[in-house]
Amino acid sequence: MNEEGRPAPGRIAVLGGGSFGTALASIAATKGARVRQWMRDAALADEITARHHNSRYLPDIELHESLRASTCMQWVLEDAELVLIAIPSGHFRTVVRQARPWLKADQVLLSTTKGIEESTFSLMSEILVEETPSRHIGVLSGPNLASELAARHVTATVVASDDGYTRAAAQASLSCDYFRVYASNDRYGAELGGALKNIYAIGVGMAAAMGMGANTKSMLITRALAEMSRFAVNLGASPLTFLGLAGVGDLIVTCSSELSRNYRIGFAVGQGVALEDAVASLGQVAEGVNTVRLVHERAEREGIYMPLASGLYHVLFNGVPPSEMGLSLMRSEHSSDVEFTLSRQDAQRDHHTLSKTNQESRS
Ligand SMILES: NC(=O)C1=CN([C@@H]2O[C@H](COP(=O)(O)OP(=O)(O)OC[C@H]3O[C@@H](n4cnc5c(N)ncnc54)[C@H](O)[C@@H]3O)[C@@H](O)[C@H]2O)C=CC1
Ligand SMILES: O=C(CO)COP(=O)(O)O
Repeated sequence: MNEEGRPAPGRIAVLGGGSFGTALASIAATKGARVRQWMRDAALADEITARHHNSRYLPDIELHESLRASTCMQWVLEDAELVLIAIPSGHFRTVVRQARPWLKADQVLLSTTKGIEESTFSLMSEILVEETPSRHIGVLSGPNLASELAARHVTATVVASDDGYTRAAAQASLSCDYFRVYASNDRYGAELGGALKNIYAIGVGMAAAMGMGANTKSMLITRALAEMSRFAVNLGASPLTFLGLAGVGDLIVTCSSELSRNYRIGFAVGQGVALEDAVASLGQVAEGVNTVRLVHERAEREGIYMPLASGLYHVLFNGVPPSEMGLSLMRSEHSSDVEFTLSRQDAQRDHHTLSKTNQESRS
């Protein structure tokens, strides 16, 4: 039972047949729920149901035997109490509209997608609010490489929602000995963290390909956190969520692991591979490629200082060599380490005062 007096969801639907949707579907099935997974590929659906494998996205993993997959959206969604949506951001709204006839006000809807919609700059839970009647909307976000989670590596995530029933339902449906689900009431911050960190994983992958070592990586990750927080605060979000699993936690894993698709895109570009070729050979979604463009444009429009994101944007889309990715950061005015203790403006003012004093003493 949870705080609304309802039992934990016993019927769960998962939209998306990729690596993360499949990993979560299998965990929920392991916990005893009836789990149905929707995907477009009929052969893959048959393979999951009959042979308990998803050979395209999680080739070495044995899935729970009770998991059923189908291309029929109605069958998957009928009487589902909790729906997990793991569809790349570029197709998220279309799939939600397809699902809408079977979505109800009392269902829990959780997005696991870490991206931003191109035409509206909406986060995925904002699309769920717009497109569905559900009163229980949340996001699942954290340091969760799908293949590690599916292989039962001890992992933690965050369910973020302002609705207590949504948080409790997600925790009851997914927590197990190797997956711990922490709660947050900052849906927007957790979701923004998940989308923004992909940008910097591309940057760190690129730096690694150029032979940069631990000093560089540590600097990039820490300054990435400063940029992400600055961007979030400008959009009205709290920076505090970035101190948790959905912020710095996810940033660390994505910037550290060769399993990250975004890191791999950056690594390939750093080795001189053209972006289109890197994306084509990945064969899976790397959300950061689109996110860096959207965030750079928004930051330019609103005057938000984001030297790493904009340096990366120019490398990916304007033919600037990867070796110049960090130059605008390295050459910019002296600045503050933690802006919430010493503001950027105050740190820069120290230098203006110093140079004025120098000029006066010379004259
Ligand atoms: N894979 C991971 O480690 C994690 C992924 N995520 C997020 O989950 C989201 C989904 O990612 P993955 O499962 O990893 O993706 P994936 O690249 O493994 O698979 C994407 C899935 O979406 C399907 N798809 C693509 N276009 C579609 C469309 N128009 N209609 C219906 N289905 C479509 C594909 O067929 C595939 O089943 C992404 O936003 C990603 O950032 C979040 C945490 C971890
Ligand atoms: O979000 C992820 C880990 O938390 C997965 O990252 P990639 O999409 O870069 O593989």
